[in-house]
Amino acid sequence: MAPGRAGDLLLRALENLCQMDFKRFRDALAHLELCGCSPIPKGRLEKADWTDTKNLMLEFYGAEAALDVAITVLEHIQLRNDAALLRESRERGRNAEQLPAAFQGLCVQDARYARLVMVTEHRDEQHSSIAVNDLFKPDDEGWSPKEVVLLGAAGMGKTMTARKIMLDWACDRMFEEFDFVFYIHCREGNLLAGEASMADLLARCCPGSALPLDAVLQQPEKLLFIIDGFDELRFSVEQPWWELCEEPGERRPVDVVLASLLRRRLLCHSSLLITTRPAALQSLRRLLEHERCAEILGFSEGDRRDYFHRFFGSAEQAAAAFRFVRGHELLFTMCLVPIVCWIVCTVLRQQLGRAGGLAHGPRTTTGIYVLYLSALLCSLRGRQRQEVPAVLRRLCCLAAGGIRGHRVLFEEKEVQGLALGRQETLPLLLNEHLFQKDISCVSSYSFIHLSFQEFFAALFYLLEDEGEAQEPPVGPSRDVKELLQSYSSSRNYFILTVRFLFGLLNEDRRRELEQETGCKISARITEDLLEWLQDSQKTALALLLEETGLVRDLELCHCLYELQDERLVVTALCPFTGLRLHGLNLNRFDQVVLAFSLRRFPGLQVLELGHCCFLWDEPEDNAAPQPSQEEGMQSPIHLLCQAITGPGPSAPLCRLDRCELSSACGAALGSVLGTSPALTELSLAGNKDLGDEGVRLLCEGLRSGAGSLRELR
Ligand SMILES: Nc1ncnc2c1ncn2[C@@H]1O[C@H](COP(=O)(O)OP(=O)(O)OP(=O)(O)O)[C@@H](O)[C@H]1O
Repeated sequence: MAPGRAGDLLLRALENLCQMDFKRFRDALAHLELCGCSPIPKGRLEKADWTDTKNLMLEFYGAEAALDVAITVLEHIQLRNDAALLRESRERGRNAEQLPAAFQGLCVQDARYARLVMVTEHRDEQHSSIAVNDLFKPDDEGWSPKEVVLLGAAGMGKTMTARKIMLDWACDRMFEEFDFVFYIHCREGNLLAGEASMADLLARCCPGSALPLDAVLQQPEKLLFIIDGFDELRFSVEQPWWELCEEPGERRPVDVVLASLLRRRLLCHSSLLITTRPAALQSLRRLLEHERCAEILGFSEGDRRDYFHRFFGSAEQAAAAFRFVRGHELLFTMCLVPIVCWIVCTVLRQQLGRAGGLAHGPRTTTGIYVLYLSALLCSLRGRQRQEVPAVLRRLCCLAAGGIRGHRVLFEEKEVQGLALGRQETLPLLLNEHLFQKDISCVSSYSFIHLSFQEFFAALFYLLEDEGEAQEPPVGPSRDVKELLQSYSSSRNYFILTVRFLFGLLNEDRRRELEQETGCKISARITEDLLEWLQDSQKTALALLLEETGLVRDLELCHCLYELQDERLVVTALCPFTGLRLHGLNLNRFDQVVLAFSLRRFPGLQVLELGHCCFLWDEPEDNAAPQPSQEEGMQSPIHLLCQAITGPGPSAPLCRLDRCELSSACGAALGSVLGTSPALTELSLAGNKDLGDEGVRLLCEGLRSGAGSLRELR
């Protein structure tokens, strides 16, 4: 069995053990000679968590023997049920390796799949973590959802998870309650022009196999549709109710058929799992009546370590790469986003063995993508190298044209028209897909990940024509105002494009890119971007409430963080007097980004973070090098506390109502309140978890300092 899959099974078995049994398990590993293998040295197991133990077992025994040893140990310590479960899942895993060809591709990804942190909201408005296989399970009150929304920012792992579900279902590892699961990628629906029936679409979901259509349609409650990338749909699904269809055999335009499924007119007893980026959540919610929403929040620290091991295979290389990233706190934080982890590992694999490794750890998402592009270009020589400016320009043109037209799949003729075929210099940025259109198969292309299209689209607006020998390709207008306007009036499609625009304004990023690509890159769009950013908060609601001085969108802070230019950030924030966010799950990177803006907010009077959850990992015991003071981690709201009391401006009024703050947060707040000269009013209503201990620590901090707090609620 492949090491990744064996590791997966091992990890799952270990995670099922309670603390006491896990200790007994490690103890047995350190003392017994099992299946003819020597014990693992006690010192290495002493502080090992689940992931470390799994990795040690793989390192010492290899994949197959590690599973043998685990089963023997479980039996030895009288956990026969766990041993049997592991034996069974190993058997199923072996069967999976003999799955039909359609699933084999998924198996490759499966070996690399690392666990993701996922949370859902309860009726009491508290968040709790949820596992993928519990997504359709009943809640405490017995309610089982028929519609589940899987929410996640760009590159957070929605598609990966959707595919993992498909595979696990096919291997009988989850969702046994469904007899058939269909995967529909919204981007493909965009290419399916013309008419089709639901039955046609189902058949297309299972190419190469004869689908027993009658059996499928007989029990719709046994069907699950995974609709991936709702935010990528180009057409509206808000057609009038009477235009929707009810019968699976009815031939209608494809958008009507998909809309009918989503709006529960067609196969209304089936279950839906819909993935989307947050920007399209509101419009999705308008379609659904009673959905469960789960949000993917990325990799925890342990998951990141596990990802590195899966990616590199070799424990030694994984450890070296992980050490490097762990030593750059911001880079490590950004790695909570899986696509960032993938880029970083891909680049590091190329660099390993070369003297020096990475020169520096990038601090922004734009920096990560520039790093990837640089690494790619680094391997080009001779003519290929000379062609880079022209090819890059064409690639950017393709990307930007797609973003303007809400397209992520490009037809062959379009790509070839830009002379960006397979033999071109940057093939590693485009994927080719075979795609069934009517009765024939056509080729289509997409960027290796949507976020790369967004990156190159942003670059399109900064590239200068100067110095190009060939005619620039005909493409969309270079006027960034048009892009920003359509972005604001759409459902904030392709949100990363705008974030990258800000990131590319940064002088260092531009210089790096100029050096690497030989293209001239200019910041002539700076004024337009800043003006747009300030206007972006004047939403209809803000105008109605006459609160246009408030920043209400975390995305604005993300844009400013990418910019990393002190003067421009302060200028951009100048007209604002406060920041109000509501109902967000703030991961560690969001918190870094938020703190960055708060520290540079000249007129900050009000800071309101109602019903926001501050996600936080307990630091690992063996976390190598000490985090620097600026980025150290001591409590979930540590970064926020630093920002509101640091050398920058502070908010006189701070409201953190219903933020699920713990007693550790009480202590952290207490310590800063005692010293904060500007904070005069603090509201902590509805933070039940603060508890008596939290309140005591808060008051203790307050008494000990010389802050100017007048009111505490
Ligand atoms: N659980 C995971 N384990 C390992 N790698 C992952 C995982 N999730 C995501 N990745 C990596 O991150 C990349 C991006 O993930 P994915 O395409 O699933 O993101 P997404 O949330 O669908 O993004 P977008 O909204 O931009 O389409 C994957 O191609 C893969 O390399």
